Amino acid sequence: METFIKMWINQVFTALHFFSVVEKMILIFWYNKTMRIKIISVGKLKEKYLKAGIAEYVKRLSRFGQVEIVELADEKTPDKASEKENAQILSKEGDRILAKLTDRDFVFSMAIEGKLISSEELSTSLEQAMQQASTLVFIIGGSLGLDPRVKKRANALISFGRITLPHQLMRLVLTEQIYRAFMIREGSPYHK
Ligand SMILES: C[S@@+](CC[C@H](N)C(=O)[O-])C[C@H]1O[C@@H](n2cnc3c(N)ncnc32)[C@H](O)[C@@H]1O
Repeated sequence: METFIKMWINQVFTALHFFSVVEKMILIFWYNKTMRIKIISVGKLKEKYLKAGIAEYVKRLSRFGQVEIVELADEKTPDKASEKENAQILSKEGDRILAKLTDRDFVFSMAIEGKLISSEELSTSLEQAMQQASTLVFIIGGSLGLDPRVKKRANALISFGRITLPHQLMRLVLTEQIYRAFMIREGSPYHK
């Protein structure tokens, strides 16, 4: 009798494990079909070594959804531009960014002065964002940063520290951090 109960419990646990694996597979499949990760970046990506790194993380990320990088033209910034000129440049770049957004997007704007977050907190933010929207948009500004309207539109204004990263390098850091956030969510040993 005892052996029978043990076998029965064993079978129940095996079935539960099987269903949780199937559930995970269905969820991953569903996210793949529906989730969109869009990175909007102002300025051209020129460096070969950065292109290779970004391509690698975009490839890895494609398991979690459709990844799209939208590269927008930046404005020429004269060395001794006045505040007014800088504001005009930011506004033109801001128009281009805002034209790429829809009301349904969940927008993360990247800004040095934004909220400082850890990789774990980014993972939690992504999780919450995915419950609200099927398109997550991350925005990286140009050499002058982001237009105030783009910061205002953001659902989250995020900082990776008070250091200034060049926009090209920021693209690589961001793609890695998004990938890491998904790995944290999966409980993967990638994140230690
Ligand atoms: C060269 S930085 C712009 C610097 C500009 N003076 C400013 O204060 O925003 C280009 C873009 O990279 C992103 N970025 C750079 N460093 C960052 C950081 N530490 N945290 C978050 N975003 C950052 C921002 O989107 C920024 O607009």
